[in-house]
Amino acid sequence: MTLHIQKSTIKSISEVKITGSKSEANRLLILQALYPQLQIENVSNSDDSQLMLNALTSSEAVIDIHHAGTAMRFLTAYFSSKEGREVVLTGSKRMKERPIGVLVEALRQLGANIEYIENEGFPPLRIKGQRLTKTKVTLKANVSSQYISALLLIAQTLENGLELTLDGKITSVPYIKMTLSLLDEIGVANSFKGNSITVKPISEIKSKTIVVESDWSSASYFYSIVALSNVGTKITLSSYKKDSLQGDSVLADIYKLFGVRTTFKKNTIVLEKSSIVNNQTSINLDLSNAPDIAQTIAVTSFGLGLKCQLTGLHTLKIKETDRLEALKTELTKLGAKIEVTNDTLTLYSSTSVIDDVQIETYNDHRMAMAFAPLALKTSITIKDADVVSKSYPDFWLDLEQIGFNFDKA
Ligand SMILES: O=C(O)C1=C[C@@H](OP(=O)(O)O)[C@@H](O)[C@H](O)C1
Ligand SMILES: C=C(OP(=O)(O)O)C(=O)O
Repeated sequence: MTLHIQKSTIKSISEVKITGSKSEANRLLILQALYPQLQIENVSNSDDSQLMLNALTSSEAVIDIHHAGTAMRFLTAYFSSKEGREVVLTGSKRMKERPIGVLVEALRQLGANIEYIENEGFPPLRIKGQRLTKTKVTLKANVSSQYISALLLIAQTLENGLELTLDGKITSVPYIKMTLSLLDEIGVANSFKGNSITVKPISEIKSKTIVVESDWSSASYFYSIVALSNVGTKITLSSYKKDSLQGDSVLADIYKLFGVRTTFKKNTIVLEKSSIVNNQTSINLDLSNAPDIAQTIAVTSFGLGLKCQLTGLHTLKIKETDRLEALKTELTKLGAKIEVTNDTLTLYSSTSVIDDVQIETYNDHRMAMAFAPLALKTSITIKDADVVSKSYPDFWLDLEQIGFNFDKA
């Protein structure tokens, strides 16, 4: 579906209920498969969580997880430890280009039987589930934190638990902490000190219900919308909490730079455009702890005509698309002056946005959602707009509800 968004003005006050965090949900679904007495509420309705659930309940020999990175990584560890089960784990064309060698190597150190079916280091994988007998693993920590979370999610099922040594600068740290916090919640003892993580074994857990907080990465698009709106515009989002497990909750601080104030009220956050941003302001951020909001921040900066320098972006090249190249190509079409390296993005301040540009989304939900808020400045067309379902299937409905105007092409 190609979506043409007319130049829109949103309601001055609106409310949106956002689906559960896909990161929390995909961890909890693995834990629930291991401990069925675990109940989960507010599970994400994202494709990635649906794919995870289907994979965990499937008895098929071949499981296709499409574009879902966490599902690919977490299920590789899960099936490796499922004694007697043999599966082929595969995914989309892009998934076959997203590296998994660091995780496969770590699981092999624990005793797993995994073979590459096409290219060494990449999905698809043939996994023959085994009792994993070893306890200690060293792995590279600077490529993707998902490899570490994948190991941690099965760690407490291993006879002697797990001792991980992380090599190199640890990336996307809040996602590792999220995994450990969820293990805490089900009663698994663990510690994370310096470059070492220890998880103690456990055989059973008590019955427990965990409520998934709504997705902060999805909230980022509303932060951008409020930032690009008139002073006084308010959007209330639910259900959120102050002590979030999600690293992307740093948005509440970051968007102060764009004149957006966040107020926590009961289980909601109220975003309010409280001040005009001086166009001399320059946004300088290291996003190695919050890579998924890089696209949103780059586009907000562009929409406000601000200079922006983002660092710590090395993981963006191996996500749903090469997000650095995609941002450069699409922002350039809109009139931006932008430079990218392997791990940085520099956007120079600009004064205008070119009208009626068609944005390519490269099978990346976050390209579609990050560019949509620019409709507050100019009309814009989003190609393959249904990609949003990877994390946020109701995105366009929610935008319509707050006042965006669409012509479906
Ligand atoms: O563990 C998770 O739920 C995630 C970890 C991050 O990946 P990297 O660790 O590869 O940066 C993030 O980008 C992804 O959307 C979700
Ligand atoms: C990178 C992402 O997801 P994944 O790695 O799980 O495909 C994302 O949602 O931005």
